[in-house]
Amino acid sequence: MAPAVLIEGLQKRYGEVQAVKDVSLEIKPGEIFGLLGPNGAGKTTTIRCLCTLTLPDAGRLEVNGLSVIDYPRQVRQRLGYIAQDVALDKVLTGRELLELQAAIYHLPGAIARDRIAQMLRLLELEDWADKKTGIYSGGLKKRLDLAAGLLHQPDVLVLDEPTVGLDIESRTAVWQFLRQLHAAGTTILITSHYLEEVDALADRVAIIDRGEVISSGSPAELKDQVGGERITLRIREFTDADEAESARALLQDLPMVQDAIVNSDQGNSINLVVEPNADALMTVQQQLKDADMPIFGISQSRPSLDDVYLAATGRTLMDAELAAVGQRDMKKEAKQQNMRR
Ligand SMILES: Nc1ncnc2c1ncn2[C@@H]1O[C@H](COP(=O)(O)OP(=O)(O)OP(=O)(O)O)[C@@H](O)[C@H]1O
Repeated sequence: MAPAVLIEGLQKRYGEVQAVKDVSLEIKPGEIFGLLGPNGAGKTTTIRCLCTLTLPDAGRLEVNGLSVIDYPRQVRQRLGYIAQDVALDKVLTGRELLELQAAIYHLPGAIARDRIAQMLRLLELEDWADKKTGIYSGGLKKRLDLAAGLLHQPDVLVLDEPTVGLDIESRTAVWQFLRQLHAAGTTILITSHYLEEVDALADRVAIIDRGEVISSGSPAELKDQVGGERITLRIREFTDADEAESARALLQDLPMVQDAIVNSDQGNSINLVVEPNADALMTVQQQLKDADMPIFGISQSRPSLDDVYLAATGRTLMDAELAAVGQRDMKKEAKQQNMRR
């Protein structure tokens, strides 16, 4: 059986910017696949190439075995694309917008009416269907956008940052809906820079950084590869740097401690990487007690996807996001230039 999505050696440049350097991934039918990376990593460019909205410079792109470059029309029939920015026509009602979408996909009248009714029900939009979208909240807009993207019953649904800017309630509603679609067999490709989103939803994930896939696998596999467990502790509510450093040095000497750092951004807390299965928590507590050091708080956790990112790139996703904020937004500038034309 052909993969639902195949991307091999994708490259795309915008002028000086190499937006996608080398992206390859394969998504099995029925999978939820997460593309995780900081702003500017190349996620949107990758999926715009896949969804026939941008021509790649190089690479092979297929949906259900069909070449995206050679058969763009057929591919569009099989894909549903939910873009990052929801741009709805404010004067139309939700139902009118869905009717417009149905016409774009040439759905016959009776089928269109049935599907629209079904989508409005599924996404709990019935009470809003005949109101102008100008008054919709962000969560409602996103739900309407999902309905529009699903109207032609695509095999593969592609979502770019589906919950960015949504409140927790709307985010949970979107997640629940995606899980229902997954259970019904739809293949889903989702981009996100929210670690917890990808962790909660995706069967498999590719982490993308500066236009390249740097790691891929199931969230559990990726975390296992990084290895170790994490212990985070604080000596006091407000620990000074010297005291934190002496505690760190003391703990670093324990045989099961693989790494120990003082995190000055987090109130001089101490972060340890310890061997899994070791009785680390007890040993750490005992070591500090023997040295007459107090413990304000201590917790143990498995590695997160952020640890995977950190191990692969040497920086956390949060740091990468902050670095991206400081850079010029070429995409926005290009959009603004196009609008002026
Ligand atoms: N149309 C464009 N013109 C110029 N540069 C662009 C264009 N689109 C994207 N870029 C640049 O390509 C790089 C990758 O952008 P892309 O949008 O693919 O990243 P992303 O991971 O999706 O980030 P975001 O979450 O911010 O959308 C960025 O440096 C971006 O500024």
